[in-house]
Amino acid sequence: MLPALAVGYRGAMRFQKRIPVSVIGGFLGAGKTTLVNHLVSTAPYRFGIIVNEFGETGIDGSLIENVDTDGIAELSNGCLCCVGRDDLVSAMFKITSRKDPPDYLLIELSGLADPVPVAQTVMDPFARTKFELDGIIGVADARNLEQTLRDGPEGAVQLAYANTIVLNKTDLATPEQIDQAEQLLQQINPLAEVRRADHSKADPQALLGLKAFGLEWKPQGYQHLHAPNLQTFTLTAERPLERHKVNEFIDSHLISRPNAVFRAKGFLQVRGFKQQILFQSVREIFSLEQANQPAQAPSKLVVIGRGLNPLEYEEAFRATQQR
Ligand SMILES: Nc1nc2c(ncn2[C@@H]2O[C@H](COP(=O)(O)OP(=O)(O)OP(=O)(O)O)[C@@H](O)[C@H]2O)c(=O)[nH]1
Repeated sequence: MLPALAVGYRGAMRFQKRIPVSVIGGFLGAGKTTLVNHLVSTAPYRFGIIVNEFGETGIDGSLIENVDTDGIAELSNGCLCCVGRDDLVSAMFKITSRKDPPDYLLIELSGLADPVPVAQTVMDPFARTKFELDGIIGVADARNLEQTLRDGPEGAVQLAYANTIVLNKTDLATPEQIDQAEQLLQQINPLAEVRRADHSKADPQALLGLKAFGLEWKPQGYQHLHAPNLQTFTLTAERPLERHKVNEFIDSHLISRPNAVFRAKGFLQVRGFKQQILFQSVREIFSLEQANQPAQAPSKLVVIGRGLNPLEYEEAFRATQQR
């Protein structure tokens, strides 16, 4: 039988180098998109990026810099670990069939997805004709890791099979939190190499091109777990938002509820600003910055959390609009 990496071509047979694929997982807001941007700007590859989001509104695709839109595929509305494995394989083939194809693929998972089924999809016999799983990279938030693990077992599964873990946001964590996070990672995944970082600035050579998984990799003791009871909804508003009311909304409905609102992100059209405002929050930490796109309606804000009343949020968000 022909080896999997040999392909026939006009009667002749040629050998094709398989495209390495790294799967990037980690809990909501840990710094996965930040890592993708860091790798794109520092590693010597032409990247194709597949972004998976839990919410129905894709935001992450527009946050990826320096890769043209043909090199990015967005698979929104569900976690790749549970749905859309065919979608993933088609996106992988499509993105690498373009005229100027990438030589490395990064798959950024939703902040709730389990990386293992995705890694197994990359290793299935069909995908293997063109791709090879290079590694699973976990991103962990040094400040919030303990709380994330306390909230449910899914956070641990996201890191348990990684070959390298970027222990991120060390700038927001105390030295004790960082040490404690390292100890927790050691318990969850003693085999992973842990790299401390802020803004996901880990050495690309420690993350990519490692060939960390053999062809016959089978995760031991693995059980697919998915974050239960988490909700996501998108808030929209057609008219420009009033700045002071948005500030009040952020305070009352997002950052003051860190154990209910895990993550929020979106583009806002705020009165007085010509550009869209990118809002991001991870529990009680948030940022507001002017994005490159001109302000346009509607404002969209994706909220992910637990035990929330979407109607209350819709009403409160609409009330931030200019009268
Ligand atoms: N202070 C600080 N902020 C960070 C760091 N890394 C990322 N951030 C910020 O944290 C927020 C979330 O970062 P992302 O890279 O979008 O996180 P993510 O894991 O892709 O998020 P999801 O896809 O929603 O799960 C953004 O506002 C980032 O700018 C860090 O090391 N320090």
